[in-house]
Amino acid sequence: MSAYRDKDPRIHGIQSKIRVVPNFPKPGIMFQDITTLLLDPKAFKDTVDLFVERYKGKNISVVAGIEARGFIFGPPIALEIGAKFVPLRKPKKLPGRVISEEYELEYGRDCLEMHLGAVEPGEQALVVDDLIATGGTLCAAMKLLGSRTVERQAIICTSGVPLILDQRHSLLETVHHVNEMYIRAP
Ligand SMILES: O=P(O)(O)OC[C@H]1O[C@H](OP(=O)(O)OP(=O)(O)O)[C@H](O)[C@@H]1O
Ligand SMILES: Nc1ncnc2[nH]cnc12
Repeated sequence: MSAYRDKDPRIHGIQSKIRVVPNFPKPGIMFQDITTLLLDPKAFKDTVDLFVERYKGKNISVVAGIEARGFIFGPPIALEIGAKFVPLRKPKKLPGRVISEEYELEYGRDCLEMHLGAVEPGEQALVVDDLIATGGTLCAAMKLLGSRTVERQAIICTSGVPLILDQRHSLLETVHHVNEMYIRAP
């Protein structure tokens, strides 16, 4: 857990821009909406900068972004730290040969796919997404990367309901060597 989550003065500004929408898309879901953060260039840049500062110079060669919101935060981080960007996409979107991983969501089931050959054995990867709810999506991403024998993995969540280490997804087991950092909506 990041120590500077509470200390960095930029965190409060970022948090204040995440809109919480009750009962979307289903009753009982507190939807953490990062589109309001994107409307504020300073808060958006601060978000990217926080993660760039944390991960620059750490020998990370792959930033893997989870569709769809990892495609917003992942590319600027990848460019700044000098890594390639690898999209982890929803099914049947990637044209080449893929590996797939199914997972459960807070409101349904889904699947992530990655192009074969996008990462090489021994590369160090950073997984980028906006939020962890049950952890199912993140675990699927980690499994996709893990199966290509990526050496080190990390998580970024730019917003997040509290991290739930849910045994269903064996999150602890899957990502025991993860650095995670997340910023909660107010
Ligand atoms: O921890 P989990 O329970 O797996 O949920 C987290 C995931 O849910 C959201 O994406 P969503 O699946 O809603 O897809 P979208 O960004 O394409 O709308 C969010 O951006 C994460 O990827
Ligand atoms: N509470 C939530 N807010 C935004 N995206 C989500 N995806 C799954 N749960 C979510």
